[in-house]
Amino acid sequence: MSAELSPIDKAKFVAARRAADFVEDGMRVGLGTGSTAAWLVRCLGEMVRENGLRIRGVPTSSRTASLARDEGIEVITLDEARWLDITIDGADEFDGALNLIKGGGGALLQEKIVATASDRMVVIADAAKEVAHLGAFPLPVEVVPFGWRTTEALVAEALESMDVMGRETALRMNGTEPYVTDEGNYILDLRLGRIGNARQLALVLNQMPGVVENGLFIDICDTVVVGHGDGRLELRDINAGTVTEDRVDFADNENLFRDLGE
Ligand SMILES: O=C(CO)[C@H](O)[C@H](O)COP(=O)(O)O
Repeated sequence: MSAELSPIDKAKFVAARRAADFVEDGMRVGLGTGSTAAWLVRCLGEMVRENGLRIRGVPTSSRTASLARDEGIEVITLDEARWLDITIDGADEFDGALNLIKGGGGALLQEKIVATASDRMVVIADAAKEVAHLGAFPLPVEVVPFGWRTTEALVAEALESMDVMGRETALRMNGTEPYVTDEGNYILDLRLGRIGNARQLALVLNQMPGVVENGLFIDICDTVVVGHGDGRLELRDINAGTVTEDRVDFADNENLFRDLGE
């Protein structure tokens, strides 16, 4: 059955399957958004249904909330949980220091709030997400709709003095309308090519009126699980400074591929 998955989907599954093992009975778990995080939610759902795992999940988007409920995972709000044991989420890019670009799926604001409120943040990613320098993936910046053109102009002006390769900005669209986040905001995608100083850029962006949050996750991620299409994976832990190799056996997980049409 696993032959139906593309190599990239297999790699995402491998990372998600291994990261699910970090989740223990009784934990409050931040549930990320995106296709890799969806695998994680399916893995956890199976552990809930088949192994009696008791967890409470805090989803980072309405999409993830709906999938988690469908999978039989108890869903609570961050205000109910207050603090989380672990958050597991995907990423658009990660570098050697485990700094990230997130928000390709438009959920960066809730994702950053949830990850920051967690003892541990684990990123699950296929190997193609690893970069030497952040910035090839357009950096999402969530802005309030009021005066967004002015905010975009301010962002563009600020980029002039930043160490970046490109400076193009674009309002994310959903067909002919602006894309609207779960919090009712818009997203500007910044095509920067290469970000010289991600920490500085994140601070500058967040100081601007109209900017709600940016997709740079600096010093938030503790562990990245990098999956490969052949079942191999690496666990990179920034605190321990370790890289551990492991693998996931597809034959042990065939039941998880049943609902591929989703
Ligand atoms: O940040 C995100 C959503 O806002 C996602 O984690 C990111 O876009 C990766 O998505 P995928 O797992 O589908 O590649």
